[in-house]
Amino acid sequence: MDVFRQLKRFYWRERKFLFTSVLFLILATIMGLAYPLLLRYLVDDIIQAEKFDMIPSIALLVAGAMVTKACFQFIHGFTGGRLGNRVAFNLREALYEKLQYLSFQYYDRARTGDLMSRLTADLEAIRNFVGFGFAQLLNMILMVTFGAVTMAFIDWRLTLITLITMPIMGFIAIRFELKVHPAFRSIRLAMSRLTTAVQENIMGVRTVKSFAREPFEVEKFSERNNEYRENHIETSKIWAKFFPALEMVANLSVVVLLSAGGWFVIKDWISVGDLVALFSLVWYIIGPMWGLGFHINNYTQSKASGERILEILNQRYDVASEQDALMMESEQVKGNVEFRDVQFHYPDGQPALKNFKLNAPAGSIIGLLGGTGSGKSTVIQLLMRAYDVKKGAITLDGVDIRHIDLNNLREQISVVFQETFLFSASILTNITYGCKEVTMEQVMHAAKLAKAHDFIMELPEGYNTVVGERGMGLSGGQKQRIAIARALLKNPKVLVLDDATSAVDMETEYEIQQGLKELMRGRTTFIIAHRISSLKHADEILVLDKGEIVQRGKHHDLVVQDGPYRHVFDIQFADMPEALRQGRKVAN
Ligand SMILES: Nc1ncnc2c1ncn2[C@@H]1O[C@H](COP(=O)(O)OP(=O)(O)OP(=O)(O)O)[C@@H](O)[C@H]1O
Repeated sequence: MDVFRQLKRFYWRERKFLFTSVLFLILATIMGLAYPLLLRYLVDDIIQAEKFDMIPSIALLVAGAMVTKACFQFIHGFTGGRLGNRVAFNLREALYEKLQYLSFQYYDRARTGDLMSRLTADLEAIRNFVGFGFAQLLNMILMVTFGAVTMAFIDWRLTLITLITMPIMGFIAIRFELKVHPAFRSIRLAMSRLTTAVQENIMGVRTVKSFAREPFEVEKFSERNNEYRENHIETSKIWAKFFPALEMVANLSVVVLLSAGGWFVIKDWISVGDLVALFSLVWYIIGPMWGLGFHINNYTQSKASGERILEILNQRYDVASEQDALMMESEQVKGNVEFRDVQFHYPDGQPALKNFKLNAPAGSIIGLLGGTGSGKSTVIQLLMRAYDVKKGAITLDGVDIRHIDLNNLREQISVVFQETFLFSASILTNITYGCKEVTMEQVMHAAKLAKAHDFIMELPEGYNTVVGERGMGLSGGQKQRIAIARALLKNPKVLVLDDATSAVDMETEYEIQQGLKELMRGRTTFIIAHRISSLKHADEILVLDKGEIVQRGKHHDLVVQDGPYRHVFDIQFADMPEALRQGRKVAN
């Protein structure tokens, strides 16, 4: 029940539907009791008393009761459906919002397929239960209670004898619930593993094909598919074992009623009409008891789904704004960035940055160079507060970034990532992503600076061309240029180019840099690059190795020092004529 208590805020605000639905369910159940009572009246007071002229009026009464019950059921079903949909809507909104604000650390571990299955299958299970399952469970309780009370009203001794088997039914039902709940959890888990496999396969289809690993992927899927099937079979076994037992006990009570009831009629303790009414009423109890397994199953399934949804909703934000976080006016921000003795390691990881010190005055260009895994991207992740530093501090215009509102901080920074992500929308939508009021001229200006305008104009529908999922249909370089245009349009105080020109050829890179030069003016720019040509104009270049700064300075100083920078330079400019290499100080 704790799950539903925790989810209360999502259904309690829809309580008018909840109460209406429950009220009309009660009314419909009460109306249902009219049948056995009318039946008793028909047998004892009309047929046995031979008052056949009353049959049309009793038939009309039954028809009236039937229509009224149908109306009550309609209102109950309608409001129940509305309740289920609204609760599912509220939950979906809350889940999506939560997913938006969860930190990078959460996504390091999260699996897309699993999240998708929580947002779809689990949510559907909750919708079903809140809309229908809960009402059915309640209906069952009401029918059993009202049925038993009416039976007792006719003859309490016979009622007691008949319902003697009910505790056994309850016992079987509870054992069933205890077994079926874990089984349903496993089914859900297996389902999410299955979705993860499909989703990863689609995302990585190019890798799979280029390695000709289709058979391996089929095998991998088959294993998970098998696991899913096995889980279902296990659940069916539980079902198959308990259901007939439940049915047998239910039928036993009918046998008891008919035997004892017959004896009561012979003894003249009850009338024939009473027995007919009791026989009809006992089904009023057995019917829902029959479905007990199904209702419990529905309940446990939605409880398992609720647990998985709550797991997301109760997830802690690893990085969040402080309560009275500072809001910086974008126009007032200068862009002075300082890393003060920063230490950082990823959760369960080796140190990724050690004693990292950097002062980037407003408008300066900082280059970051280093081998793979040396910590370059980590510097940027920390600047954006994707993670919080473990020791030391990072400041923007002298303010510790942990005191600045998270969104406000990220509004001041534009990042062009190594891997470009484009939404499956038009190029225009992709470039203007995150910008509220921009004119077409501003978009084109940014695209021209990013050297994207010309190729966009060659596309069939220019800026309105819709790109495929993750930008399929565009080359890596084209995607990068769109991403650069997007970053420029945001007009940030701090610009980060994380290996942003790695996918374009040297010539285009040169052209983009000419455009960027103008743009970098007045902004603090961080350039992460593997090519020396991308960062040789930086005001300060930091060379990283295993999270430590091993060299720092300007290009012309570093290139004449013995060290990793010169080493990289020599490799990259190995084809340069010796004369030029000798005169590199002059050339650069
Ligand atoms: N999300 C993460 N979780 C755990 N460890 C990480 C994560 N991201 C990076 N690391 C580790 O932190 C270290 C620094 O990684 P980082 O991505 O900053 O390197 P990099 O210099 O940008 O490399 P590259 O040039 O290959 O992008 C590496 O050892 C890496 O394995």
